[in-house]
Amino acid sequence: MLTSFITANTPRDINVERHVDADLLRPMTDKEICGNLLDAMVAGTDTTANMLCFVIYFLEKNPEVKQKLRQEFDSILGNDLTKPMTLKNIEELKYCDAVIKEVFRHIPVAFSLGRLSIENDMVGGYNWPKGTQFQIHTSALMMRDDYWTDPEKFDPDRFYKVEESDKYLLEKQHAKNSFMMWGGGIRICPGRKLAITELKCLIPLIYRKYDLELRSPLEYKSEILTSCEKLLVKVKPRKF
Ligand code: HEM
Repeated sequence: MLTSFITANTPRDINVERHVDADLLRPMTDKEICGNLLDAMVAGTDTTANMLCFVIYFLEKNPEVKQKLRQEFDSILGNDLTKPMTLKNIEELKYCDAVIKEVFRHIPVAFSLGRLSIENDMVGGYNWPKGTQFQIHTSALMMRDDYWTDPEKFDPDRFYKVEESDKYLLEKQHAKNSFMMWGGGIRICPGRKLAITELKCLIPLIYRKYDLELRSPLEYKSEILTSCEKLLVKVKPRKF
């Protein structure tokens, strides 16, 4: 990341895409590089780390989901635990994707999105002057029973092969606007691919080799992010 910041818009830049805005065609200043690194560390560490804790909690509470996930790992990644995963493997882990999404729907690490209006606008039937700060409570959207089938239920199938069944018809129609794990528009999370890749490497790394056992209830709190306060687990070699 540091290399790409330092080389951006210099002869060493490997990125062929160019911004049209002339101000962005210059190399980054040291201050901008530091700011962006700090952004990535702050926004990119706790989010993914807490997400992993919540995934572990839900997998331990839902053994049938864990079993289905392990079946996916075994069929795509095989039995050789020393073989490195490839990018293609990661892309193929579709059920793992669905598990991550369903965990996020239940305990979203980023539970609201902030926006500041730049012009007068009408939202929800009210006129709002420009400069109004809006907070979009996405965690509430993800639990509405007019957008989600049986929303309290933990079932990754609502994100998995939905086109093949009508069980999750509501999700099929509404997920685009009622599931915003990464936000949206110009401020969409720039670390989303990294985060999903990290999670889809870490989860199989743990669950292909180890059995976990919950040793405490999950404790978490929501401030700027939702973070795991306590989750004790016992880790043992996997019993096949
Ligand atoms: C599971 C992990 C993650 C989740 C759920 C997540 C979610 C989000 C969300 C919802 C936003 C707000 C987007 C919006 O306002 O539309 C955001 C912004 C951001 N995220 Fe992530 N993120 C994750 C991981 C990461 C990682 C790994 C990085 C960087 C390495 C990162 C860097 C950022 C930055 C810099 C912003 C601010 C973008 C801006 O305001 O222009 N995030 N993220």
